[in-house]
Amino acid sequence: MGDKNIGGAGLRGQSAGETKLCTVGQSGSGLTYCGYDVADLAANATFEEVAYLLFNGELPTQQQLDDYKQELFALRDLPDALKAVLRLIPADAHPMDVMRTGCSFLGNLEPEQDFSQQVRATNRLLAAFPAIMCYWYKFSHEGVEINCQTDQASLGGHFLKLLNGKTASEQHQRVMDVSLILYAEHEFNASTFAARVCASTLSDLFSCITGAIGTLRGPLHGGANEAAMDMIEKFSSPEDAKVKMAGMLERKEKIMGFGHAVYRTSDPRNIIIKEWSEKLAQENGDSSLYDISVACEEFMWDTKKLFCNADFFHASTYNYLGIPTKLFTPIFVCSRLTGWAAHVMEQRENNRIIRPSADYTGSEPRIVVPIEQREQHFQQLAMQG
Ligand SMILES: CC(=O)SCCNC(=O)CCNC(=O)[C@H](O)C(C)(C)COP(=O)(O)OP(=O)(O)OC[C@H]1O[C@@H](n2cnc3c(N)ncnc32)[C@H](O)[C@@H]1OP(=O)(O)O
Ligand SMILES: O=C([O-])CC(=O)C(=O)O
Repeated sequence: MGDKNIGGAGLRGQSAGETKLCTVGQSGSGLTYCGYDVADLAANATFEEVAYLLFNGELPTQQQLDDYKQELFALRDLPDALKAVLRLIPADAHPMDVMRTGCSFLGNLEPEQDFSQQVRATNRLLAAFPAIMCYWYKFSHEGVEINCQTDQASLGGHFLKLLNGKTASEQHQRVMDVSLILYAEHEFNASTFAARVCASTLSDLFSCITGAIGTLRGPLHGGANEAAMDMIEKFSSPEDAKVKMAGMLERKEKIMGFGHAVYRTSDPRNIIIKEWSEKLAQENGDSSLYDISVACEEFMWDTKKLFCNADFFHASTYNYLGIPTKLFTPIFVCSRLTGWAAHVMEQRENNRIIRPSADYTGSEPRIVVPIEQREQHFQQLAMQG
């Protein structure tokens, strides 16, 4: 691909505000949260430490982390009224719609009355999202009403136990943790920008997050991890993948999980999640999904110079963890909530309503023709060409 056309469509390359939270692609391909390289955080921190960092600007001490995890632990269960709503949502609903409704409904039950409650409201959503997803999934798909509390200390471990009914291995918990770290924050991506636009009107946190979930849902954004899985499971071998992808490119189809609006040659999250996918493939004893994914990566680079973004190897990774494909994008929500909420708080600190301008491309000024004369008027216009 050549250089990006900055400006114009999609506001690409234009600064739309300031942030202390994140840099994307500043030194070519890097990603930092509050000054820390994401690779450093993925290797040496947990998701709760990263959440704390995004909300407080500093990593926690051990005592601060213990207190924070304790606070989240106490906020995990769902109110009965929310469970009743989740039971009404059919099995064929899109799980992102479930997350959107769960978030919005919780905002009815426990509204953010004023901005002094923003931290509590954020922690409540962070703690409750895994249960919102798994309670609905288990009830609608298996007829099982799960207990929304577990004994797991981490949110990643809590999610895996809610889903599988048993404590996940240390390796699986660590993969979940790393995945949540990688997805946590990404500057002015579409869903975060949607949250900030909503926040700029001085709306409440639940509205900001509900809008962000709807924005993340699309296949050009968070929905790409699910779409990538749907694609790679149709390939029977690395060779088959290359043949079928060539066909897709010929038909001008987008290949989900590839390309990026900001990065030019690689997404720094890919190498990290790819390594975990490989480890899980070895553990699994069947590496075919990983091998197919690697073939896709090679093919796209060789033919289009397009690289895997954060979503592509998340597909095989989550599959190896035994997570149903339809829950892939909701997991992204559980993580990105941290970035969204941190941006909402930052927007509120120095707010001005976000209201850009548009270049007008419509009609010249004209007058309203009375309705009884309009048919004739339109015919005359058509005759004039
Ligand atoms: C966590 C995340 O949200 S990461 C993004 C997840 N989304 C996806 O994986 C969806 C697939 N990818 C895409 O659709 C795009 O790459 C986006 C939406 C991520 C970025 O969009 P843009 O910034 O407009 O892409 P960009 O300007 O780099 O596109 C350049 C060219 O490459 C093509 N291209 C980009 N990505 C792809 C792709 N995945 N498959 C096929 N072609 C692609 C574009 O169609 C464009 O071609 P054109 O000039 O002939 O129209
Ligand atoms: O920044 C973007 O445009 C999309 C992305 O990778 C993310 O939100 O993680």
